Amino acid sequence: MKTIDVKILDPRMQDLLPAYATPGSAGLDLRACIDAPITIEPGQTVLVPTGLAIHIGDPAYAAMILPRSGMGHKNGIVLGNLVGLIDSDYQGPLMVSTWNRGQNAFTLQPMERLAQLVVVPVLQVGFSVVEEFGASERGEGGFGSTGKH
Ligand SMILES: O=c1ccn([C@H]2C[C@H](O)[C@@H](COP(=O)(O)OP(=O)(O)OP(=O)(O)O)O2)c(=O)[nH]1
Ligand SMILES: [Mg+2]
Repeated sequence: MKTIDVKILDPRMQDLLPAYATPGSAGLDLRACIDAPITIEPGQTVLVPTGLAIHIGDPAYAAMILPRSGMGHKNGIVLGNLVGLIDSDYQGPLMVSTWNRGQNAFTLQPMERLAQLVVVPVLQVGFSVVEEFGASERGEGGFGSTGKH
C-alpha cells in the first residue's frame, strides 16, 4: 500500500487516523475536529477542520473529499464545494466545507465522521493546439445526443 505523509494537527487525531473501514473501502473517513457541537442551520455552510494535514507529494495523485452517503442522504450534510480537490503539493490543514442542504438543522458532534477522502491517480497534460480534430464517432454530439434509452 502506498503511504503519504500526514501531520497530526490536533492531538485527538493521534489514535483516530483515517483508516479503510473494510479491505475493499475506497474512502477514508474524515472527522470533525471541533471542540464543541456545532449546529448547522438549513442552507448554512461551515468550514470544519479535520485535525490533519496531508502532503501527497506526487503530481500523479490527488485526493478528493466526498460526502458520506448516510450523512448526505439522511441528514442533508454534503459539501459546500460539492467535491473537495486536494492538490498533491498542498500542505495546509485539510478542511471540509460542510453544507446543510437539507430542511432541518443538523448538530455536528466533535470527532464525528462527516466526509471521506479518496486518493486518486491524476494525469497532468499539456495542450497541443490544432485547427481540426481527427474524426471520432461522437463528433460534437453531447447533452443527450445519443438518445434517452
Ligand atoms: O474541500 C477542500 C478543498 C480544498 N482544500 C485545500 C486543498 C487544496 O489543494 C487547496 C486549494 O483547493 P482548490 O484549488 O480547490 O481551491 P481554489 O479556490 O482554487 O484555491 P487556490 O487558489 O489556493 O488553488 O485547498 C481543502 O482543504 N478542502
Ligand atoms: Mg486551485
